[in-house]
Amino acid sequence: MSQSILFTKNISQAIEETLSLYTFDRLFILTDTNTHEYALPLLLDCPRLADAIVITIKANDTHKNIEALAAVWYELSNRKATRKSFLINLGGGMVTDLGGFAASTFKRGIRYINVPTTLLGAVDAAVGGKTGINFNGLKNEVGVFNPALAVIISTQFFVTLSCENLLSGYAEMLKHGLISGPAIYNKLLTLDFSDPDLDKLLLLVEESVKVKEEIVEADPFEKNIRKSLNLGHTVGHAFESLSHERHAPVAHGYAVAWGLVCELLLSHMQLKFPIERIRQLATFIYDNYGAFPITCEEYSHLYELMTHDKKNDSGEVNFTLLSDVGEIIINQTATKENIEIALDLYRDLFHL
Ligand SMILES: NC(=O)c1ccc[n+]([C@@H]2O[C@H](COP(=O)([O-])OP(=O)(O)OC[C@H]3O[C@@H](n4cnc5c(N)ncnc54)[C@H](O)[C@@H]3O)[C@@H](O)[C@H]2O)c1
Ligand SMILES: O=C(O)C(=O)C[C@@H](O)[C@H](O)[C@H](O)COP(=O)(O)O
Ligand SMILES: [Zn+2]
Repeated sequence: MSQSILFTKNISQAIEETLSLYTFDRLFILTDTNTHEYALPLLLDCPRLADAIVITIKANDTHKNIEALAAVWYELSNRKATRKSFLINLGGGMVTDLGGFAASTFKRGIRYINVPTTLLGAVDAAVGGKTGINFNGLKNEVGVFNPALAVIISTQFFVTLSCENLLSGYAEMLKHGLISGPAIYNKLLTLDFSDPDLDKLLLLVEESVKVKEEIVEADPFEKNIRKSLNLGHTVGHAFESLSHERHAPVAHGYAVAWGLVCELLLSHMQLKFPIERIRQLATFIYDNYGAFPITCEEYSHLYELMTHDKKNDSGEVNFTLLSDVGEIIINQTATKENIEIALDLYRDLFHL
């Protein structure tokens, strides 16, 4: 999978240089309502964007859906996009997932690049070629693997990000730390979110992207080791879908943070992952992210949601688990009973 990843302190220059590598007849920029307001102005001095056609969709994951996707297809079609046209996805993971899927399917595929504007987008969503939309109440139920030609990462965009969005991205960085090993993971636990050191954060971002890049390079289509990038997501996506059903959606990274704790509890039960490490992470997550409230009456529904996880086969729920920090064991099934015990333990740890 060839995908160039560029870190820059000058986003306009990086976009100019990247676009100079390609020829296209029409250039489109996809934003959501927030990135239109906060991120697009940072690109206004790019001469190559002067004639770009901006398409704007509603913000947030509730709009990562078939209606917003169709709206993008209509715009591309009505504005006469051809196979020689080019799309820039300017936004967080919602925009890069949906825009990547729109580009991959419009006229069977046009070229696109990602310019992530959230921490989560930079360290995870914009990188690695998973695109798609939510469908039928399930996360990323429809999509394709098709990487952006290039990903341009600039922390200039993070200035307008809320603390909630920084924390959401940080959860995916914690996941990268957990799968890579103590050297990165221990550093991540030392960042103080009441007064974050932004230089330190940038170094951690670069390390985090590298963790993802190397895994995707080794297994772009998630046949083996890429399943490690899904740590925390079997439970996390079930929490996220439940939050949408409740009409109180939680940010993806928050759901992943709580999912990580649940899946490490399963890891403890099935693979002896050290309990002290779980207490340490649960404290960090409780202090910074709070708790996702669940009751035991919701366990069966959460389990049903997990039966749709894309790692599953043969009717069993498939997890990526760890035997220790950095010790990944993929293709671990768990019984409904064990999953429910892990959820009980999660509620204990989070005072629910
Ligand atoms: N493809 C992948 O590999 C992958 C990986 C992780 C997550 N995801 C997906 O990514 C999505 C989550 O991404 P996200 O956390 O970036 O959410 P998001 O794109 O919804 O952005 C979060 C919020 O921040 C706003 N925003 C974006 N950039 C901003 C900026 N610079 N300043 C101010 N506000 C800004 C957005 O409009 C939105 O309201 C989920 O759909 C998740 O499933 C995909
Ligand atoms: O890149 C991957 O592989 C991941 O699993 C990264 C996840 O953080 C991301 O949320 C991804 O979209 C989840 O994919 P899914 O296949 O479980 O829908
Ligand atoms: Zn994720």
